[in-house]
Amino acid sequence: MSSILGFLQRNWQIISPPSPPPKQEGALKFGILGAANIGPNALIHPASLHPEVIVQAVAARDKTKAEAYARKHGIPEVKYTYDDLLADPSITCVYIPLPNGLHYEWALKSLQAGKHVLLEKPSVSNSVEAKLLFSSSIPPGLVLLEAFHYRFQPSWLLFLQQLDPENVASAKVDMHIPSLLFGKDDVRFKYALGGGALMDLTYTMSVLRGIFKSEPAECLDSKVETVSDDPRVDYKYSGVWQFPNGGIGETSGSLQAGLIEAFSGFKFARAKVVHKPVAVDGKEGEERVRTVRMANWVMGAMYHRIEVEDEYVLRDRDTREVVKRWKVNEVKKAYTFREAGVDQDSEPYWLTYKHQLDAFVDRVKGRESKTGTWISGEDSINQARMIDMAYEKAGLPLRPTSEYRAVQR
Ligand SMILES: NC(=O)C1=CN([C@@H]2O[C@H](COP(=O)(O)OP(=O)(O)OC[C@H]3O[C@@H](n4cnc5c(N)ncnc54)[C@H](OP(=O)(O)O)[C@@H]3O)[C@@H](O)[C@H]2O)C=CC1
Ligand SMILES: O=C1OC[C@@H](O)[C@H](O)[C@H]1O
Repeated sequence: MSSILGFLQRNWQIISPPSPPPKQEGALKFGILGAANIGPNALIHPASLHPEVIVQAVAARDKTKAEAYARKHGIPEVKYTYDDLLADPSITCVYIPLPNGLHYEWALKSLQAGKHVLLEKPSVSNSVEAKLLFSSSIPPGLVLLEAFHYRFQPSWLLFLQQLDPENVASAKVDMHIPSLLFGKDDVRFKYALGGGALMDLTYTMSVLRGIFKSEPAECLDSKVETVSDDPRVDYKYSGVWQFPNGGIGETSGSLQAGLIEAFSGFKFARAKVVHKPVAVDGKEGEERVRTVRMANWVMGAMYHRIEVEDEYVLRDRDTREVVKRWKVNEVKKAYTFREAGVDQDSEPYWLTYKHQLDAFVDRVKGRESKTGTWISGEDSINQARMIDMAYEKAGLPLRPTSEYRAVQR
């Protein structure tokens, strides 16, 4: 009963949060490049809950669209080109929710303009761009973050705490999104703009890297289904990965799932991890195999469920025959950091994006984050490499590298 009430209260507060806190002196002024659909969820709403963030301006290619977006979301300034926004010295941070194929160019331009950058996932189109951007293009003192928001939430931290990455034998991660969310003309289906399901649902590969806490040694298999009018654009994929500890990971994703398919068994964001048998400390002859399942790793504040199943066997010391077999099951949840054992204030109704923004602001302000979550440049390069591996194995071309080259100053 209390969990139903908790669910209703949290989700009510997600839609209708308590009054926003007043803005502090020295609050960061953000500009948004593009009147994108994801802008309100990923930045505008979380910024309203953050005393140190003001969304100051939005730039859009179309004047009417820019003005309507600004009016709707209470953004005080409108810029009619992306360059105009970058030229404004009062804007210190830029949020980039452009199509993937434009991430590299505008992240680079933003950094060159001296802005901190919150860059939508996937950070860039391929690993060539990732290396160029993350290894050599970040001026000292500036922050660049690939917006893998799911990694900043308490439920994800709690999930990771249940795992023993060295001893993961197999893992499977799914992300199947209902087709009704995206029309045929969506940016996700445009090759030139870095479209494709492996790009958009890059999360499954990120989740797998997190589970194994290492990079895949090889992509053993990669299959895609492509849209009817462009054989380079995948709307569905599945992959099999070999990890350095000998474990096998599987990924699957779709941008064209049926509604029932996506929601049954939490296929829109679920993970299952099976460990190798390990000896139980201090208990001779006892072995444990741990299986961990997570329902909704992507947006845990709404609802999530982490199931930990420990299967024990006790073997005879001499014959090694099984004398006893039993299971211990537990369900775990963390809607706040304290529930995940982290000494950090948070509210149960804060979405991933708010946690991500907190970490971003802390970085910009030079404060240490107590959760320790961050996505380094190296991490983003490895992520882009994994997407490339999947495309290569599937026989599809990598997403095109931007022709933009930084102006030397
Ligand atoms: N973190 C998350 O949960 C999510 C992240 N994303 C990521 O955010 C990005 C944007 O996704 P989404 O908001 O769904 O996309 P939208 O299509 O809603 O927004 C993309 C924006 O890009 C601008 N744009 C600039 N050039 C082009 C062009 N040639 N064609 C089309 N648009 C152009 C448009 O801005 P203008 O207003 O100037 O016309 C448009 O508003 C993607 O990288 C996606 O992966 C998306 C959804 C969820
Ligand atoms: O969280 C997400 O879910 C649906 C996707 O299409 C989107 O781009 C992604 O970020």
